[in-house]
Amino acid sequence: MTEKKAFIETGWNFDNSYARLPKSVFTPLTPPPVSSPELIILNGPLAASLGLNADALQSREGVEVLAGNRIPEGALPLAQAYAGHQFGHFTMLGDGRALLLGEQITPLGERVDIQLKGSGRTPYSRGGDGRAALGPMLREYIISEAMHALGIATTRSLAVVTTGESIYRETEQPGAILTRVAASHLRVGTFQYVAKWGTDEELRAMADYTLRRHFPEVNTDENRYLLLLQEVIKRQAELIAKWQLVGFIHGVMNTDNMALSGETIDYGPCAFMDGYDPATVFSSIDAQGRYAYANQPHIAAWNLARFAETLLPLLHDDEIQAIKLAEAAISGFSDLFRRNWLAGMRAKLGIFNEELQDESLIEDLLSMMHKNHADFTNTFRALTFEKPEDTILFGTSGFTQWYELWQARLGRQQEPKSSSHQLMRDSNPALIPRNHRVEEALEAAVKQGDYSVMERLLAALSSPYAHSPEQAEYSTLPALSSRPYRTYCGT
Ligand SMILES: Nc1ncnc2c1ncn2[C@@H]1O[C@H](COP(=O)(O)OP(=O)(O)OP(=O)(O)O)[C@@H](O)[C@H]1O
Ligand SMILES: [Mg+2]
Repeated sequence: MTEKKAFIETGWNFDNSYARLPKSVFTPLTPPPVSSPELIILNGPLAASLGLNADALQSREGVEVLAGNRIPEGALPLAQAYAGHQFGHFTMLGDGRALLLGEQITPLGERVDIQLKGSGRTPYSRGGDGRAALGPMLREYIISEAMHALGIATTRSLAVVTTGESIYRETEQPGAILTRVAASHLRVGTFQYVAKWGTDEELRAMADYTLRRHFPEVNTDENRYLLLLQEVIKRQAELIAKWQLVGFIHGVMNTDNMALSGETIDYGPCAFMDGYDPATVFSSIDAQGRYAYANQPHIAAWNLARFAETLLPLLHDDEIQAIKLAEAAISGFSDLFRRNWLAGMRAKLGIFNEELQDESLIEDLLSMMHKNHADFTNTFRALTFEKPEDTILFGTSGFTQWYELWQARLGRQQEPKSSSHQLMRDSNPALIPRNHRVEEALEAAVKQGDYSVMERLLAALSSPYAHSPEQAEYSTLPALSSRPYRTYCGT
């Protein structure tokens, strides 16, 4: 098949707006080829929505593209430069093991990045091998797709291929490449890089680009860079509230892992909480609990303050005035977050309107859950289905009283009980990617080459609000273990 024919059949439709940005923010490069790529999983519905033909993607030529061995016509591969605060320390980073193939223009006219993660060394690799292991790439695939199904803004996963080459972490592992689809890969760290090492014109070019790409509705006659900051803050407030409402813990909220589009990005050490404990941390390297569940909103505000700092030269000619504008915008985050979170919590409890006491009703429930280490997901599910006896809270002190207050609260609404029930069904997932289930699927895939466990898990996770009988098996809790669940970064 000629390249041209493969291109047409697959449906690649690239534009490369990032490659037209200032030269300092990226390095064009061709990925080093891998020895014998093999497709492990392909996301058919996502491919279709991108205008891509799944059969063509599965062909030898299609897989060569997903492995970086063949560059489809129209793509201009490049690695993006960025910096970032990692655990509070500023560093130069960049795509050290990823590259952007180009931007696919979808049949609906949307522009999305097609990125290969694990595609080999780049000028930003520092000491790393530029590679990724199969387990972590499948993990990103599973959890990102689960997040999407939960209704949470996220990068998507189009495919995972193995490279046919081994990589070395603590042990020998199969190398793999994930094809990631994102609204963009503009990060807080992208702006930190330009603010630190670029010119003011480059900074302005990046800010204008971000506005055009993600916030085209912003009125450019006003202080558009302030509006950019406010819009990014708004999207993060919505995103982090959604994380909190399903018990998602990102695990490595460094500024380079915060996307300006408002999508969740980088599924390295993330995990979902089982028993409710605000101090929950899964990441093996987060000894201080910087990125613990309850800290996520504070860290988001901290990261956004770093973003605001990068914009200071654009916000106002007078630095003092610029700082005032930035501070006012950042101080709005906590209120925005709280409002999103409260709205989400009300929905989880079937509440439509607002009453002043709602906050204490919610906080009282959470504090009982914390005290009794009640499972976050299953507690809300049991309340949805009027089965409080299924929760560990049932019979504990204060619960009956709380339950009566809650029922009385529902009784004070105009909406019938059936509407509350529907709202709760739509707001409380039947299942989340439980750590033990994800591990089980990865173990079968990586150790035995059996992908059926993962495929079944993915199917169940694709409709988390269906509350279907087949999903029941995925809501069982992990066996009690003396060792807490641990996750690992950058592998
Ligand atoms: N094996 C590797 N080789 C080279 N660079 C790496 C490797 N692993 C991680 N890095 C780089 O280290 C930095 C921090 O890694 P981090 O785990 O946050 O990102 P990532 O998971 O590789 O990518 P992303 O944020 O794009 O999902 C990034 O610049 C990343 O490219
Ligand atoms: Mg990262």
